[in-house]
Amino acid sequence: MTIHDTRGMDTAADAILRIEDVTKTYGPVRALRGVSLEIRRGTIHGLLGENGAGKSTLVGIISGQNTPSSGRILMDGRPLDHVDVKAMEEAGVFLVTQEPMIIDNMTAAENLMLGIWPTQGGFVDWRKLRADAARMLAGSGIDGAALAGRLDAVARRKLNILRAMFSGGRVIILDEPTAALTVADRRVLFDFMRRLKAEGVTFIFISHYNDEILEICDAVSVLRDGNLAGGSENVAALSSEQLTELVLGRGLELFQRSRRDHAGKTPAVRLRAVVGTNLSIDALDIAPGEILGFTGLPGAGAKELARAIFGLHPAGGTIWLGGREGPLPANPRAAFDAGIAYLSDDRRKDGAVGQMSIGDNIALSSLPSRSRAGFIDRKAEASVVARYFGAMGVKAPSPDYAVDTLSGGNQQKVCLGRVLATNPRLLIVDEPTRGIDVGVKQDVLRIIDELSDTGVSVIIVSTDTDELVRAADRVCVFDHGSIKETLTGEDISVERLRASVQA
Ligand SMILES: Nc1ncnc2c1ncn2[C@@H]1O[C@H](COP(=O)(O)OP(=O)(O)OP(=O)(O)O)[C@@H](O)[C@H]1O
Repeated sequence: MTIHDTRGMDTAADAILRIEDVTKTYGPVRALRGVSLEIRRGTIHGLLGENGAGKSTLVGIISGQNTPSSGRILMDGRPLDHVDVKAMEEAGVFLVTQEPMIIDNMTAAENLMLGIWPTQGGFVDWRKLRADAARMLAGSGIDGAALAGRLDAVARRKLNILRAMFSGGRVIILDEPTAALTVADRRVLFDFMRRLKAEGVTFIFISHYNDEILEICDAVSVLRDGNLAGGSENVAALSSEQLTELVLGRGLELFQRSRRDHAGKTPAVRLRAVVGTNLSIDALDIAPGEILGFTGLPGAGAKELARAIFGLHPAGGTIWLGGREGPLPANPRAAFDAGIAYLSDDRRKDGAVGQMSIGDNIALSSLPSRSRAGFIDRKAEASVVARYFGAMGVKAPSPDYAVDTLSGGNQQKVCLGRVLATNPRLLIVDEPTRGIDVGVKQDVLRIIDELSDTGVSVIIVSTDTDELVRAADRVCVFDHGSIKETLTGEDISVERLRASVQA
């Protein structure tokens, strides 16, 4: 494989979109450095790179949300003299973000027509519009009359793609569109993309998962430190290892925990009679130093139990932890005081505080434990910050930088560092490596592994089966609020887990 593999590429003429020598600087940060690439018409083009490599910045520019510091964009061979969201949408380029912009109390068909409603006075052929909307929804499996609030995650994502197309989209940008989708939903979304591709739609697809890239992309471009580091027009010829090497510029040793058998040990955590909304668990023990995986379909109980233990999901029942037995924590404060730390999968809601520095964010949650005697131990704080800033490989010039200047994946690393810095007895992490690149994912799994060696019990809530196989000693598969199967040892495999979750 060559770094710029152009096999299968016809001529520059079939490029629907061309980016020429695009640079973007934020003060001293050079997010993009003279990037040039072409997207061929009717292909699915993967955009890859480590956290902070410049992917979001680039798609921000392509979709008109960010202005480039220099460089130009060409659509159908013609340079665009003005690049903002309106101009790019008129040219047919739409960014579909992770949060679906859908109005719940309107029907699917009405949502489809949202951007097209006249804001003032203009004439619109509503009948034709409605008929077009119905036709477009016909092959999608979405009922146009259904309230959008009733649609599941994959239908909402499809609806957003359709809406972009309905508004004239020819190049649709999807930024990590499979986040929070089940394996089955992912398949449905990919089939849908293939169908639209056959109709001539072009996709730009951002993902950190090699299996997704290899399955769905025709071509890839790789960014590294704001430079175009390489790419291929023939993804089918690549292996997962080659893809990783292209992204990281080096080979990668994938982490694998040497699983421990904790049977017969005195538990560090005992849960009894946990009953709440969609939740009913008779008994669950966790050993000191054990890494326990929770998985299942959405709503099956994995996330609910984790949140109940941290006082975020109302439930009755008892917990025995640190030699004390009591009711499940009523709120996160009580959970924290009992020595429980929790990383939410909803970074936007429970995540980092954007305007504060990286260092202050890391120190935030552990502040109470370092200020108990009435003063804040600044030296301890500085060492905690330095440790986790370094260990997590946060990509920023220093911990003094504001969190909202970081890329999404780097914000996630800060959140994780903050939780780890609290020195918990029981650590609960929900989708700890979502949005994190393949290299850092190994580091995160390694850090959790090392933490467990100090006796901390860990619960990993995850839909990423690969992550569970690499990190967990035991995996509980949830169904209808209960644990339907518990896997240990060699039984923890991607195939077994997928089969058990879907069964
Ligand atoms: N508003 C901003 N101010 C300062 N720096 C910024 C700003 N936005 C982005 N950056 C920097 O630009 C670089 C590229 O970030 P970008 O979000 O494009 O990365 P990414 O490849 O999308 O990463 P991820 O996989 O983590 O989402 C990073 O170093 C980031 O810190």
